Amino acid sequence: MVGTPPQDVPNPPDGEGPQQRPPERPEAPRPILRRMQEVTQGKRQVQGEQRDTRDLQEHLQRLRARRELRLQTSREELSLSKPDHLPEGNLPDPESHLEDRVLQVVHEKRTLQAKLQEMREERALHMKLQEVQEKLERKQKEHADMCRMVQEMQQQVEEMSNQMGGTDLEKHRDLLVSENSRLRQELRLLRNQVDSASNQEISALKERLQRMEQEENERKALVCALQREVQQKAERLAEAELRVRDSVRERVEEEERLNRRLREYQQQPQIKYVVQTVEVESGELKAALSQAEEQTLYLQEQLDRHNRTLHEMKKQLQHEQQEATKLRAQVALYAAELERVQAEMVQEFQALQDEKAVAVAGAYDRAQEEMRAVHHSLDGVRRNLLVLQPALRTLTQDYNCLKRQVRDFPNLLSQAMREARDEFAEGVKSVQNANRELLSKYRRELHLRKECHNQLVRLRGNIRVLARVRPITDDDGTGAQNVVTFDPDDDGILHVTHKGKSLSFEMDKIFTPSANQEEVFTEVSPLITSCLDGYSVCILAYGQTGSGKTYSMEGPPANPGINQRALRLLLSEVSNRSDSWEHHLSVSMVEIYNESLRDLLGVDCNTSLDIKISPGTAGELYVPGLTQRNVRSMQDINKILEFGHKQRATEHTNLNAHSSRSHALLILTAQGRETSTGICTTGKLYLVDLAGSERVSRSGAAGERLREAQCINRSLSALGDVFSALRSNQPHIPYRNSKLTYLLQEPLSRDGKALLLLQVSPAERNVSESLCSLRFGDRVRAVELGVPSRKIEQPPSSSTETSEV
Ligand SMILES: Nc1ncnc2c1ncn2[C@@H]1O[C@H](COP(=O)(O)OP(=O)(O)OP(=O)(O)O)[C@@H](O)[C@H]1O
Repeated sequence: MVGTPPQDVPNPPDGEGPQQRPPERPEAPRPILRRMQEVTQGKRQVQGEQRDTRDLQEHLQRLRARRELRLQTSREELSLSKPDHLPEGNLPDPESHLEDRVLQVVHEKRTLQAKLQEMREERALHMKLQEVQEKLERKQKEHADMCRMVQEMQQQVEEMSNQMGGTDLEKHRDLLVSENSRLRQELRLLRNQVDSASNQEISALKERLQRMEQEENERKALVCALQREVQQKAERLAEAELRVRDSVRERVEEEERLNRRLREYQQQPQIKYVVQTVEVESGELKAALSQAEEQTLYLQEQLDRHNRTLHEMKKQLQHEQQEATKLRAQVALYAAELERVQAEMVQEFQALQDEKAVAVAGAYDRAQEEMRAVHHSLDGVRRNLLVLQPALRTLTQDYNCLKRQVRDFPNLLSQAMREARDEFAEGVKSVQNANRELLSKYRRELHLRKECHNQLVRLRGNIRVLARVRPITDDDGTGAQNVVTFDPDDDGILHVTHKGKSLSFEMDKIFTPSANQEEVFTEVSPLITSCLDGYSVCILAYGQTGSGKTYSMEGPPANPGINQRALRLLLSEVSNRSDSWEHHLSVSMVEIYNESLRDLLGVDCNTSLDIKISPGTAGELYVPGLTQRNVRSMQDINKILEFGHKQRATEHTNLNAHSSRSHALLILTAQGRETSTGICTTGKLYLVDLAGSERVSRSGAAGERLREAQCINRSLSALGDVFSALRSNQPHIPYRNSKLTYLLQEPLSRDGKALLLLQVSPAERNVSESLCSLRFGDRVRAVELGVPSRKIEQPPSSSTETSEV
C-alpha cells in the first residue's frame, strides 16, 4: 500500500546495539505551504466540481420542470383544443449536457492517467526514499556505535587520567582530551550535516508521499463519485428516455386526437352547405358563415401549425433517439474504458504492492545481514574486550604501581641522593683521608726510596744527578714560553714539552725555579761534609750558558751559592768535630780555559799549570805550583773567594763572556787527624762551574770563539766519555783526554763521590739544549763509581794506607 509506513529494521537486542534515536526533523515551511496551497486548490476544485454537480442537478431539475411544464401545457392546450396555448421553441436537450459530462469524465480520466504516471514516479521515489532511510538508519547506527565507543574511550581516558598524576600523563591526557573533543566536534558536525540533509530529504519525501497518498485517495473517491454520478446520470437518462417516450406517445395520442378532431371537422360538409345556403338566403347566415369560415381557417392554420410542430417533434425525436443511441454506445465505451483503466490501476497498484513487498523483504534481508555482520563484529569487539580487559586491568595495576613509585620517587630520589651524597661525602672524605694517608705514605715511601736510593747510590757509588731549573729571566726575552713542568708528587720528575710532545726525565732530585740556594745546598751538604771524612768529592754544575751554573755555585754576594756555603759548612763541621779531630782546610781556585789550567789564587794566574802524578804515591795527582790557601774562618773564605774572583775578573775584561767559556774549580783539601787515634784523613772537595755546554753550530762561533767552543766541547765530551766508560765498567777510563777530567780523576774514580747539578733553562728557545743537558744527566745517573773509599793515613807508628769504608 502506498500509505503504509516502511517497516522498521529490527533493532539489536538490548545492550548490544545503540538506541535508535529518531532524527530531529527540521521545519520545512516551503513544501508545507506548497502542499497547503495544493490542498486548497484541490478543495477548491472539489468544491467547483460539487458546484458543477449541484448546477447539473439544478439544471436537470429545471429541465425536468420545464419539460413537465411544457407537457402539461401541451396537454392543457390539446385538452382545451386551443392551439395558442401551445409553447413556442424547441424541447429541452438533457443529452447534450450528458455528453459534456462524459467529455469531462474522459478528460478527468486522462488527468487520472497522468497522475497515475506521476504516482508511479512517486512510488519509485518512495522506494529510493526507503533505501535512503535504511542507509541513513545504518549510518545512524554506525554513528551511534562510534559515539558509544568514543564515549567509552573518553570514559576510559578520563578514568586513566583521573588515576594518572604525573605531568607527562596530564599532558598525554590533555592531548587525548583535545583530540577526543576535536573528533567529537567533527562527528557532531558530520552528524548535523547528515541529519539535516537526510531529515530535509526524508521530510520532503514523506510529505510528498503523504500528499500523493492523499491525492490518490481523493482521486479514488472522485472516481467513485464520478462512477456514481455516471450511474445516476445513466439512470436519469433512462428515466428521461422513458419520459420522452411517454411524451412522444402522448404527442402521438394528441396528434391522433387532433387528427381525429380534424377529421371530425372535415366531416362537417352539411354545415358548409348550410352556410352557403344561408348566404344566399340571409345576411345573418352569411355573417355566421364567414365567421364559421374564419373559424375554419383559424383551425386549419392551427392544424397546419400543429402538423408542422408534430413533424418537427418527430424529426427531433428521431434525432434524439439517434443521439441517445450514440451516447449510450459512448457511455458503454467509456464505462468499458473506465473499467479497463480501473483494472489497470488495480493491477499496477498490485504490482507496486508486490514490488514494495519485495523491496521491503530485500531491505529486511539486507538489514538482517547487516545486523548479523554487526553482531559478528560486535562479538569480535566483545572478544577483544574480554582479552583486553585483563590486559587493561594488568596495565592499570602496573600503572598504579608505577604511579605509586613515581609518587614516591622524588622522596626516594632525594633520600637516595642524600644517602648517596652522604656516602659520596664519606667516600670522598675516606678517599681524601686515604689519599692523604697514601700521599703521606707515598712521600714517606718516596723519602725512604730516596734514602734507600741514596744509600744504594752511596753503596754503589752512583753519581747523583740533581737538576735545577732557573726562573724565566729578562734575558729570555719578553713573552718567553716555559716548557718545563714538574710532577707535584715526585720531586725527581720533570716534563719538557718539545714539538707538541711531553718528555719526562727522572733525576735524583729536581729543584724548581722557586728553590732557593739554601735548599740546593742542603741537598748537597752531606756530600760536602764527607770530604772531612777523607773522601774525594766533586760537585759539577753542568748546563748551557746562562742556565744558572754560576748562580748555583757562586751565587750573588747577598745570596751565595754552594761554594761559599760549603766552605762555611766545612768550617762549622771542623769546629763541631774539634773535640776529636783536628782539621786543616786549604783552598785552591783554578780555571781551565782552552785546555790550560790556571791558578786563580797564585801570583801569576796566566801561568798554565800541569797535572802530575805525585811521586811515591799510587798514581796520586797533584798540580805543581798550585796555590793553596789555608782557611780557618769565614773571613779567610770571603777573602779567598773575593781574590779568586778578582783574579778572574782582572784577567778577562769581560768576565761574564769569559766565565761562560772556562771551567772554574774551587778545590778544597781537608786534612784531618783524629786526636785520640792519630789517624789522618785527606779529603778533597771539587766544586766545578763548568763552561757552557751549548753547541757550536747554534752559537755560530768563529775564530777565537770557535777555538774556545771546541775546547769546551772537547773537555765536556771527555767528561762524557769518562762517565760512559765508568757506566760500562770499562777497564780504562779516559781521564787524561782533557785537563778537566784529568784533574777530576780522583773524585770521578771508583774511590770518589760525584754529584752532577744540571742547570736547566725553562725557556722555549733553549729547549734543545735543556733536553741535551737532561739526556746527559740521564746517562750520568747510571754511572756507578763503586763504593767510595776514604783516604786515611794511619798514625806514624803504622804504615800509611788507604782504607775503604
Ligand atoms: N736560580 C736562579 N734564581 C734567580 N736567578 C738565576 C737563577 N739561576 C740563574 N739566574 C740568573 O740567570 C742568569 C744567568 O745565570 P748564570 O750566569 O749563573 O748562568 P751560567 O750558566 O753560569 O752562564 P755561563 O755559562 O755564561 O757562566 C744570571 O743573571 C743569574 O742571576
